[in-house]
Amino acid sequence: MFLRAGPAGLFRLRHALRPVLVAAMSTGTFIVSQPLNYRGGARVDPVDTSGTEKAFEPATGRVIATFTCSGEKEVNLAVQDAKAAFKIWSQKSGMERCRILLEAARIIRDRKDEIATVETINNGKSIFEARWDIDTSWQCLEYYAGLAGSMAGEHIQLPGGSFGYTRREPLGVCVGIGAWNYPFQIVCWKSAPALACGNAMVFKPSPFTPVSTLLLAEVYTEAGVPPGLFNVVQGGAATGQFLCQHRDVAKVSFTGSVPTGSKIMEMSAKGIKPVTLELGGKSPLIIFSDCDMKNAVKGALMANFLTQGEVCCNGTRVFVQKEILDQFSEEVVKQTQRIKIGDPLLEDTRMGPLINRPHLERVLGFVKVAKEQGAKVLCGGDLYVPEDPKLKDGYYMRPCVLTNCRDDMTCVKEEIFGPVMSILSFDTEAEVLERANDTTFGLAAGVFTRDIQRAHRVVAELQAGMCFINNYNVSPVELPFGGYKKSGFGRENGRVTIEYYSQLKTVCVEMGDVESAF
Ligand SMILES: NC(=O)c1ccc[n+]([C@@H]2O[C@H](COP(=O)([O-])OP(=O)(O)OC[C@H]3O[C@@H](n4cnc5c(N)ncnc54)[C@H](O)[C@@H]3O)[C@@H](O)[C@H]2O)c1
Ligand SMILES: O=CCc1c[nH]c2ccc(O)cc12
Repeated sequence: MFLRAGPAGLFRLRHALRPVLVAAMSTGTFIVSQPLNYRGGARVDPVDTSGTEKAFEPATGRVIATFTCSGEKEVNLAVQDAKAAFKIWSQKSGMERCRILLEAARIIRDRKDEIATVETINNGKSIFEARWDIDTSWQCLEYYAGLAGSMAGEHIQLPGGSFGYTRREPLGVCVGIGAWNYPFQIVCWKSAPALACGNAMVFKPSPFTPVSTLLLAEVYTEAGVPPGLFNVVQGGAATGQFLCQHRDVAKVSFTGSVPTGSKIMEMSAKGIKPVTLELGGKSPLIIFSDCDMKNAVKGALMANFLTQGEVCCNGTRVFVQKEILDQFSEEVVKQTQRIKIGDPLLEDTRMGPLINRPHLERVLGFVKVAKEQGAKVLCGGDLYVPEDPKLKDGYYMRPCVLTNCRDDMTCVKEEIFGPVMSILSFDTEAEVLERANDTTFGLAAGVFTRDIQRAHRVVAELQAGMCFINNYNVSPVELPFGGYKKSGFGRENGRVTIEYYSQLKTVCVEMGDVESAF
């Protein structure tokens, strides 16, 4: 990648230079000047356009890249290249694919600091968290590399020596469309199982975070995937539509909002394409009075304030049993006020800026409406301007804790996707279950209690695809992740995802004569 770091000018990022360069990449210096599409194993400029976009550094409000959104011709070329590479890749054995994916995982591990730095600059999350994200990413590649070698069908004995067998085959060219909150992880969560199963992929990142996906494309090439197997097209809705409607695309995996997910499903329905939808949420976190208070408070912060609260599975409706409401709220506020906000590349920062100005204003608007509807702000919920002058145009706010919340308030019903926790009180288990499930979303849920029977009884009743007991927002790649209800369907991570990127062929073998009805 070409990037400009400070007054020293233009650098070409090479292995030997990387540690030096990572140190030189401070907030306010990074510029991307290489093409952001990737096709045929190299960065390319698109051959046509559906508009242009700017990508920002949320910490400073600076433009870090101006890029062309791909038009229909460019999308066609990317799919064509993927189709050609699929022919080669799908013929490889599982173990051959495994070795290449393991090599890609190793490269990501080696380049962790550099990738995390780029992620922080383009997304705004703290470098501390971005390093966790990159660890999850290489672990995802390792996990699916391991599964690639063990994919197999079944042999089924039939009468008279005849038999059948099944083959687990790839789908072909898969499309991945990503959101901006976990740019590098999302592309790994989609591409690793897709490639492990023998598919090719064309990926479109969010136009807000176009940069880090290119690093993964380069890693795959360096690791030895055939040119064209993993391609990147940049753009917004128009580019996404060209991809979803393409006749040679076999599957679409989408991460984003419910309204866009619904459009993706419609387009996929027209082409009878299988689709995975990872959509939004408004998840409940239930704190019973018998919980370990210290862990419950830590859990509530983990459930609300990672990545500036821009996390789909956040437990933003925090139901607290009446007896401990005051103690819990007081402790949560104390811990929330200690969160260090500021330059996301500094080691001790724990909350960076939100993704962009309109989103920041939208989140602050939710806090305003919450107050108008009777919620009480216990802390935060206002703009934050860091002292460092280079950060004055960044998109910072103080993390917010709201109390006196009711189930009918906007802040309790709608996904805010920002650092805003709503505290609600409850009396009984039956009551809280009914209220927790009273939502059209169903992505995640959590419960804190020392009563083991209650913990399992409660999660069995919760209508959510990802449930946590005595923790929140941990995401090991071994565990399937995905939603109930309007939060989507299909799963990412875990063994089951192999089924979403492959199809089963049944072969029936006759060993005797044909018994004809005619
Ligand atoms: N469940 C999950 O795993 C998960 C993870 C991260 C984010 N999310 C959700 O994503 C949302 C935030 O992300 P966002 O603002 O990027 O969502 P979004 O729906 O606006 O955009 C997501 C992606 O879809 C593309 N897109 C937009 N319109 C399209 C169209 N008509 N056809 C094809 N592609 C189109 C966008 O360019 C982007 O790449 C939140 O609701 C959040 O909960 C869900
Ligand atoms: O915002 C997304 C949160 C998330 C956490 N773990 C996973 C795993 C797979 C996903 O698609 C999303 C997530």
